[in-house]
Amino acid sequence: MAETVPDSVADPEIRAERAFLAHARAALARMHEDVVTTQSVQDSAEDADYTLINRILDMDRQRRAAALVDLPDVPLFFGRLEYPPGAVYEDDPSAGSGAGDGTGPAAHIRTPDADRVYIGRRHVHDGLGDPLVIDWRAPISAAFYRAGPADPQGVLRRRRYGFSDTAELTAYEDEPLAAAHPGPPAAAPAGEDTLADRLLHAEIERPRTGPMRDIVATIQPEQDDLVRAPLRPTLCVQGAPGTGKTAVGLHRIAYLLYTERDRLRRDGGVAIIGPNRSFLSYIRRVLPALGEVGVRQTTIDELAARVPVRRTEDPEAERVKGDARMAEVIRRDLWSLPTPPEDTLVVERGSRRWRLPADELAEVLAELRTRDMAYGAGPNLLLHRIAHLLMRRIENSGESVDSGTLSALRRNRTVSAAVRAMWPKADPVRLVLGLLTDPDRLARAAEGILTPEEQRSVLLPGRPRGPKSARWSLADLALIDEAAGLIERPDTLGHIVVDEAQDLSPMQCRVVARRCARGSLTVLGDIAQATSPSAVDRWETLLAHLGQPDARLAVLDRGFRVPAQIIDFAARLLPEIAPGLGRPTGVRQGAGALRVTAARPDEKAGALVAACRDALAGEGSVGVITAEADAPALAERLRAEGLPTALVGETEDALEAARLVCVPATLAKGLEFDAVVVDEPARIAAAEARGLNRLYVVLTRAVTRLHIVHSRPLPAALAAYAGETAASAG
Ligand SMILES: Nc1ncnc2c1ncn2[C@@H]1O[C@H](COP(=O)(O)OP(=O)(O)OP(=O)(O)O)[C@@H](O)[C@H]1O
Repeated sequence: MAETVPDSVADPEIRAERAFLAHARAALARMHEDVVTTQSVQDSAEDADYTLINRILDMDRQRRAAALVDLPDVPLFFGRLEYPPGAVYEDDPSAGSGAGDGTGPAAHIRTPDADRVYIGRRHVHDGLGDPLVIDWRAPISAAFYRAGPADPQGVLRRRRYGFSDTAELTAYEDEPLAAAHPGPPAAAPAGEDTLADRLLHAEIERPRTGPMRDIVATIQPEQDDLVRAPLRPTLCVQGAPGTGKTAVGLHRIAYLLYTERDRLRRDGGVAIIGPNRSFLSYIRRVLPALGEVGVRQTTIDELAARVPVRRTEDPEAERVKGDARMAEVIRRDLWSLPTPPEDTLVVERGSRRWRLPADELAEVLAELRTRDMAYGAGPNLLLHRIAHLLMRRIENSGESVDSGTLSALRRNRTVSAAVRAMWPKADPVRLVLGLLTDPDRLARAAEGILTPEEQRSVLLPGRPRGPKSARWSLADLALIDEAAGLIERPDTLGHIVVDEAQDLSPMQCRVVARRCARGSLTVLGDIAQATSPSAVDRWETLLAHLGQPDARLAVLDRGFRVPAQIIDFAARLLPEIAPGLGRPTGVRQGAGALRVTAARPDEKAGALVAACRDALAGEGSVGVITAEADAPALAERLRAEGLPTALVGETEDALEAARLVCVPATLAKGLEFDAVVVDEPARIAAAEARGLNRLYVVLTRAVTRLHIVHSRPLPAALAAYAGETAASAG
């Protein structure tokens, strides 16, 4: 039966576990010391090769040293599995670092009753190389997350540990899994949580003070299945708010780097793409806490940034510019540049002239155009082909040629000029500028693809004279990236995790796809949270644009972040915003988590300030979320009321700058706060075409309490609920 031990040093079992934890910490410190003090190949070598080798070794050493830093407030292990004796360790138990006397760490993990495997954030071994703590990503650790009485996976017993805030081991609970330990299966008595549940709930409810934390001690079986899914095929996770998609994506990166590090490094590394900088700042500490420091964290806009963004796109233009048809318009425009010559090419060499007729040159050009190659590779190939044809002419005429003839012809100015005229150089920014400022040119490229209205909608405002004076939008970046990708293939990555992927336009999907030519993707998102005008409404469509039609599609629907009462409230919007999606469930109840305050218009500001004060009286972070246009004024108002308030989007570290954070609804995606105050849902819903989707995002950011303050009527689906609640309360 499940057994919980209170926090007590009198308990010999806790004393033994604490002693083992101390051994493991000492061993980790030694491992760190060993890495730091390792000599480079040859310190004083001046030889460039040695310098390079030393530099590479140094970088690797720094990475390994960073991965071995002991974080004082993070427990070194969080669980233990017991297997039958001899199932894990083959050697004689007395031969380990217990020095044969049956004491010490080795004796603790190889007992006469069981082989014990401690599971932690990283691998720790003793001075003899015997493992003390096994990395949570190792194959043997999977059973910690997945084994159960119905499928013990060879495990006799699972132990979970409770720790204090200062990472002191204070409790444990054993869960018998296989028959070797007599007793009924480890189900908690009805209505009672197991330690596993309590640890999970405590972990989720631990007040937030800064960026997101890892969840490695409490990954749930359905999440573990996704974390440990193989690199291929591409994995796509549809998950309701707070089901752990972001957490899964980050832990999956750490897992893939553990299992496929060399391959991923060879293929260009790993990147995670998030919706904006505030979000990246929020998740930035998770991977380093898991020992992974070399992962690129970026946004689509940064990936595609070739010009500064100076304009917000009109929604209709954003929709058209995000549409995959734009790829064909750009392709046509680019490939309209190569032009067959009108005249014979005449090249002088010494006293003689050599001719290539226009039709022969046109044939060469036509043949090259049929090849699957980047546009930018064309001039060189064309130059080579023309030089070759000329050389054959010279040869056939009986003149002697040698190895220098071909290179001389390739350098010949007349030949180069002909190549430039036939295959003009293309610059992605100038190409898109030309296309979006010249209606006739656009009409030629878009004929039969975009309607005349659509063509008008995508033209750039004003009359920019050059790339620098143009006022580019985010949607333009994807067009420029498309052109750039046609001209020269970009560097690719081994694996890309895309979070909040539901918001990608088809053209933005292509930005990702062309950087993942040989690699694979992890695609995370929630169709119900799609707010961009050019978002698609089915994963199958999005995956096709990402070039991953065969991806595995998985669903997460157990909400960990948001109490059930709040999820049920927000889910009332689902039939309207995502009719095909199932309703999520909340794993935590949290009665009284939801409050709705209807205020008179002249009293609303005061009610909002009061709601914020009230929320601040509790522990942890408080987010007050409002329509984007209202955010700066609200932050000012709160500051004027004496409440230190940070404004998300104003500075990158806003989430850590104050306990009370004012969040424009447009930047709330992916974030969470212990308590959330929502200002005027109707204004958030009315601010954009997919305003109800935005509201759904906003309503699902709270971990413990959600307080809605409004003076305008709530959107219909929510008004009914608020009315019911008021009626039942009355
Ligand atoms: N297994 C778990 N153990 C502990 N905490 C968890 C677990 N799974 C999720 N959480 C917590 O729940 C919260 C929500 O997780 P996360 O942000 O990954 O969800 P999400 O699906 O990406 O949400 P959204 O769609 O709203 O962005 C986070 O605080 C996360 O740490």
